[in-house]
Amino acid sequence: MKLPVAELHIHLEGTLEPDVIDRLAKQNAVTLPWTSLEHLQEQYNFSNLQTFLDLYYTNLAVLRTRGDFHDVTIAYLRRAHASGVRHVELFFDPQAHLERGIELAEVIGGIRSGLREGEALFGITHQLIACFWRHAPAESAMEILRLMVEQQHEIDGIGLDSSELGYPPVLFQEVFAFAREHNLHVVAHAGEEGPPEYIIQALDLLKVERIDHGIRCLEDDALVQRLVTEQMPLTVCPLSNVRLRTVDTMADHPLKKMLERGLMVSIHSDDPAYFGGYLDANFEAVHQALGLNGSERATLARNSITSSFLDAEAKADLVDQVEQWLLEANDSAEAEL
Ligand code: HPA
Ligand SMILES: [Zn+2]
Repeated sequence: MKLPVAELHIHLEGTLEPDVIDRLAKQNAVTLPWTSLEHLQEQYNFSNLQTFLDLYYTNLAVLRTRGDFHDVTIAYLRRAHASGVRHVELFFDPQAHLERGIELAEVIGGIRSGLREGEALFGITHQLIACFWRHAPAESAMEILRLMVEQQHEIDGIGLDSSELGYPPVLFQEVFAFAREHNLHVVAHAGEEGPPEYIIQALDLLKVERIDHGIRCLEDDALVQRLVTEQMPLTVCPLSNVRLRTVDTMADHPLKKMLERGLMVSIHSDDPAYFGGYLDANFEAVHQALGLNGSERATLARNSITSSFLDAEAKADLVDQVEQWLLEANDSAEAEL
């Protein structure tokens, strides 16, 4: 039995593998700056968040039709299923598609039909979260969010992503208030490259239910205490942190320290096609560098389920399955991750 987990920090556009980018570019007659698949593959060296985002925004131009969004969603779910994912809360960047003239109905319709088919095929339940760009004006986010609400597009929540430094959460206070008034879930990337103050703003001003990344909370003891007391979920992405150089090496990753301090951390894959692997690869990389016993793996899995937006019954059912996995793991040295 695979360790059952909930994937809560995954950007659909970050699941575009280089060969898929190459194929879709040809199929949709989209011209990218890369002369070949090999040339594209040479671009995957990042020195910070921005250098990654530049490549990610360039490549996502290959997504043109409802069918493309459907197909990449299914391809992701197939891979997620193989790594034990039982529930996904999928991010997408509406502005990245609207600015290229693709309609919201095509984007959201395609992703939703992919999610539904994926649930039928693999039994993975799902929610969909529209992430707004912090590098774009809050008015743009507000305009799109209003459209989503008025036209009743099927989204379950909103998030905040893209370049962090210089774009504090306070800029998006009204957008998040509007989302909460319309019963949407609210999450935000904070404390990836940005300072602890951005995490505090996301909590106090945006009133988020989860912090995406959040690893820089460790620089502020009072904030750590607060996050522990509130059991505020932090969706940490170890391979992403190393590839974007927010930590030097996996051996320096603070994940274990965060667990030991009692933070509600879980691990996720962020942009797996760019950072060297899906959820199973993140578990494996952390295990190789820091060592993770069965009980720590089970805690990470349990935390991912507790931190999700599933209802209490679905959470209890998945947590039971984690306990079952742990019993089997204790009986066998070869329990699957
Ligand atoms: O890791 C990330 N951080 C911020 N924005 C993003 N958009 C995709 N991935 C990321
Ligand atoms: Zn992210």
